[in-house]
Amino acid sequence: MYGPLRDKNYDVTKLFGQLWEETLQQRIIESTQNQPDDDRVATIIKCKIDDFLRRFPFHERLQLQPDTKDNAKALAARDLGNELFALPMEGNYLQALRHYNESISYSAQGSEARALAYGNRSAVCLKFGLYQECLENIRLARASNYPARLADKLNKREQHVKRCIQHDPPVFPDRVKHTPGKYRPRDSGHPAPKLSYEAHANVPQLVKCVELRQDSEFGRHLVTTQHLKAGDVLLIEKPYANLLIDVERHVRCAFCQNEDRFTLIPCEGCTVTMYCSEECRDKAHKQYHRYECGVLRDCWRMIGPLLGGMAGLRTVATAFASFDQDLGGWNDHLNTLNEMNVSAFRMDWNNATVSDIYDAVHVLATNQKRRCRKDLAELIFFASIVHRLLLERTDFGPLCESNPIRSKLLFDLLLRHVQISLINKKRVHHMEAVEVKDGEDEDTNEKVKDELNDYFNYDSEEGKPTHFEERPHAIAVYPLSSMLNHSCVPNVVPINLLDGRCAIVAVRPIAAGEQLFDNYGTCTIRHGRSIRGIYLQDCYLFHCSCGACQSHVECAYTDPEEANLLRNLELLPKVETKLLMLLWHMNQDERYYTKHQLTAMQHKLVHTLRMMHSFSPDDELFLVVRQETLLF
Ligand SMILES: C[S@@+](CC[C@H](N)C(=O)[O-])C[C@H]1O[C@@H](n2cnc3c(N)ncnc32)[C@H](O)[C@@H]1O
Repeated sequence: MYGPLRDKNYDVTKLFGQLWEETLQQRIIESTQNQPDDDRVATIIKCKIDDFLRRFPFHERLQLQPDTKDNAKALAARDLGNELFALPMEGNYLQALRHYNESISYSAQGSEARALAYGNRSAVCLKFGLYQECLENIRLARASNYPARLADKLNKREQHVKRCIQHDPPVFPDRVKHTPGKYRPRDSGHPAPKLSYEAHANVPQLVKCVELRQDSEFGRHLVTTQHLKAGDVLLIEKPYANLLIDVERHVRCAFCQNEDRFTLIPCEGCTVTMYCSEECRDKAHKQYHRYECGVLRDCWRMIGPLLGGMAGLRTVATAFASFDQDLGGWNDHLNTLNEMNVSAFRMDWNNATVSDIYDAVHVLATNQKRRCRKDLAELIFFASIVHRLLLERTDFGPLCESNPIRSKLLFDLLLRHVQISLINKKRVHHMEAVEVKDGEDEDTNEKVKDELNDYFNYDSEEGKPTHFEERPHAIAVYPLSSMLNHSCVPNVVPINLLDGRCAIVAVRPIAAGEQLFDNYGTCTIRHGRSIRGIYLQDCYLFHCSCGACQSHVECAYTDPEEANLLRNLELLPKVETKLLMLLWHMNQDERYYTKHQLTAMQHKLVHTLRMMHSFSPDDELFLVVRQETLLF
């Protein structure tokens, strides 16, 4: 129940696939076949889909319905939580907690259902020795109309917790300063990375030696004008739009994305969004959520493989809020915008207005002209449905009612940003302790997997190996790093910082004049050449000509000298020392990095950087919690 909101029975791309075969293909191909103008093609497809949707019962077929609070569903979720809570098996309290959070999300404001779920959550907190969190849940339960018939139980729990606080040493001493229910900036325990070289005068997020270039093979891309070393920090920027993924909705704050599962509070409008604090809830509401709240659940439900496009909805909502809801003014602005002249690299970020920053996102690549008729029609079908839902359920409705220009603008922006988000989005990662089970991750070559596990073991205090892996929790769109092209053997990597920014770091030495390459999720370690080619063509619409794709040699992964060094690194207790050793080794003058090969060193470097900057010691709590250090 609390897993992905995505529902394969109501996947919009599946429905589109059926309709394409039954009727849409013929209508669309016929009416666009002699049309050379790509913009006209999109307009014709849109007209055909509008005609079709006027009669087609898409609400019923996709089971679309307004997202409303429902105390019956809240109680059902709570019952499931209670069943798990009662089972004396490891891990069940955390599972129960997710159901209680689901219950809180479904419950109406001030309802007994909500009060009961908070009460149950206080019991989970007690199991883990989280006394302050327990008291916060008791407070929330009382504030939400906790029934008098059960008040005694809650009072006793409160007295018990207060006694524990007075007499027992805190179970998590580092959390004593943390006030549950309040936003707290997270600290990685390491100094935040800084740019390694002088910054651009007008773009203080970027080093001066990285320049934007453009050519017919690569489109816009980034090149360094000076030699770079592994570990150099080249760019640190904030995302324009940053969307928590559905499976994290009961674990993290939807605004600051902090892990705060024991004290999340719900959005009062929808059933899929929770926050760490009222502060984050208010900010999210003001900055975008009020324009997406009514449609978010349905969008997640039907999104299927278009998931990357969800950040497009967030971009439109964010931009609309920043233009003070003035669709007319926004339209005038875009009509006078010369897209060829806009560039995040040329503008003055020191004095940038919200409109300037939006413009830098507006001109990111859509690849619309490269899409085949079917793919374009699929995106127009999806954007048309979201457009209709926004008009039916949000403030966009009254604004666009009887104003076709505004309504068209909203649709055009949705289509544009869904496409931008599909090809420019980056996953936002955190590091998490995981159990590596046999048979997991089957697309990773077995030998490589064993090697990865060997290198990436971090010894926990008890001497048991703990594997930390990167896990995605959000998708984000960035104005500057969106200019990075892909290589299956990348030379830079994004490192997500706990404050929401992303740092772009060199992961091997890069010669002056070379292009900087990121990786779009398919590298030589995970996939063979043909799979990579299909994925990049399907999702990003280009043919990759990197060293690995041009070479027919199957990539060897490590050389024995590196393997030895990596094993020795594991003996070093401090992550900073590991980093220094790695960089010293990788930046030795004579070291040669082939263009078709990733090395274990590079992986280790990425992992080390992410352990330093994408991992919060606060999350150590969950290591302990997962190992079920239960007090009662
Ligand atoms: C995030 S954008 C990168 C910036 C883009 N080149 C531009 O002009 O805006 C992703 C798109 O760039 C193009 N691209 C990325 N890597 C490429 C590569 N190695 N070779 C050719 N085109 C590439 C593809 O069209 C891809 O969908």
